[in-house]
Amino acid sequence: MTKQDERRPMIEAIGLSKFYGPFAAAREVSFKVREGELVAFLGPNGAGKSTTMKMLTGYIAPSEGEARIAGYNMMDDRIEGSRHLGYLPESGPLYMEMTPTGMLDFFAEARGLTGAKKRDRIDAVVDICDLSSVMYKPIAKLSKGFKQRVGMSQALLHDPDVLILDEPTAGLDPNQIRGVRRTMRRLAETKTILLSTHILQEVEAMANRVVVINEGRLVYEGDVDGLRTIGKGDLDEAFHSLTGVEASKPDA
Ligand SMILES: Nc1ncnc2c1ncn2[C@@H]1O[C@H](COP(=O)(O)OP(=O)(O)OP(=O)(O)O)[C@@H](O)[C@H]1O
Repeated sequence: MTKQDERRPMIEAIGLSKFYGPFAAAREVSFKVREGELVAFLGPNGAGKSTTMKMLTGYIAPSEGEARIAGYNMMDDRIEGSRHLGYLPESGPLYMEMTPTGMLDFFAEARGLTGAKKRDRIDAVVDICDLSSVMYKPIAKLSKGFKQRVGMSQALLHDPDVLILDEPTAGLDPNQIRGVRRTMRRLAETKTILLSTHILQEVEAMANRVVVINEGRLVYEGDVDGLRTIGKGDLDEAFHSLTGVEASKPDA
């Protein structure tokens, strides 16, 4: 525990809020992900996971608070921070008419990679994401699982040490989920990862730590065992008691 606390924070949400008019999509959300951790970001639909992740990546500006990646403030030093960051948005920016080969080549050049360095990085992400069998098929024709892995490969091209993955297994069948999880486990060996999900088994299977958000507010941060204790041994129960109707309306 003490040892873990000494590791460098690579993802920091510091009092992050996002208001849309009077509605708070996120309210004073604070947590840290330290070097080498894989943290699951849990919450029901509409809890504010994507909003928080978009603020962490610098994709949207917080109304209040600060997001830091590898120590860089994502509003003031976004370019430096982005060098460390790979982001897989919920509905990834995939170019459906392109093939994975064409898309990776395009993004590698956009990132300033050329020659042998470009080839090496493309080979590396194709290997990590297991894409070799689909490299020449249009992305539109690929299964959802492969589409997710193509999205992931793009986020990995510049070899970032921090990954923010927004529901990478959403809508996949069990076999596809296995494939994406295998990829994430490989990545977790060398990278710091924040992964949003509402699949509780994902938390048990992968995460060192869990952050739970409900109605824009952080309601739990700690290890999986601590979460299970809240549910008297049952993660489903814990999730329900933290995020169910009773959790937000104590008088109901
Ligand atoms: N641009 C926007 N304008 C107004 N409201 C928004 C906007 N973006 C998000 N919201 C609202 O903020 C809340 C949080 O949305 P968000 O997408 O962050 O939730 P989420 O936890 O990622 O949910 P899901 O699991 O369904 O993706 C929702 O009520 C959503 O409708």
